[in-house]
Amino acid sequence: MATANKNLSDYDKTTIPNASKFRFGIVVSEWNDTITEGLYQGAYDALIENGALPNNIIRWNVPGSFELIYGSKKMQQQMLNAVIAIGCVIQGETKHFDFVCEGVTQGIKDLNVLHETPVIFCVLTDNTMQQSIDRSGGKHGNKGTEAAIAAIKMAELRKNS
Ligand SMILES: Nc1c(NC[C@H](O)[C@H](O)[C@H](O)CO)[nH]c(=O)[nH]c1=O
Ligand SMILES: CC(=O)[C@@H](O)COP(=O)(O)O
Repeated sequence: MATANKNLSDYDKTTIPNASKFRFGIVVSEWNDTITEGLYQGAYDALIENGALPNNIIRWNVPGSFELIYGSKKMQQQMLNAVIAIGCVIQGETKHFDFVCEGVTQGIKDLNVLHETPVIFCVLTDNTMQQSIDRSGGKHGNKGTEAAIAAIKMAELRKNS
């Protein structure tokens, strides 16, 4: 259980570039919104903590994680330095979980191949709601924090490449 051995919110602030010069987009799925709101808050707080300006963070909502693909694609037109795609997919009774998870994973991967603005994968794919609670500000930290740090690092890499 990799996450169990590493708190998702832990990072060395001295190693993070200053984010004041970057513009960020955050696309948030409305499915399991009690979880995705926690992920969003973790991401937003981490961006601000590392120098991002509130006016340089734009948020769009989409119905579900599968729509993160389209929302993140449209964000490519917003002159951003990085995009964070936030969702929470929880196993139900059927195989739908498998198809949503695979679809959003491949779709976001494709956006990173086809476009210039990096899209960070902040999608929980959990067996239970408790696992999602634990990873959105609970005992394992907040994957939104982890995603924000990744977004800052990738924005810096893109600037320097
Ligand atoms: N079951 C979950 C979904 N399902 C909805 C899909 O993401 C999509 O919105 C629908 O198939 C219409 O295209 N979405 C989640 O984000 N989380 C779930 O647990
Ligand atoms: C991930 C899903 O779409 C899933 O939560 C839907 O639940 P079910 O498989 O019981 O229809």
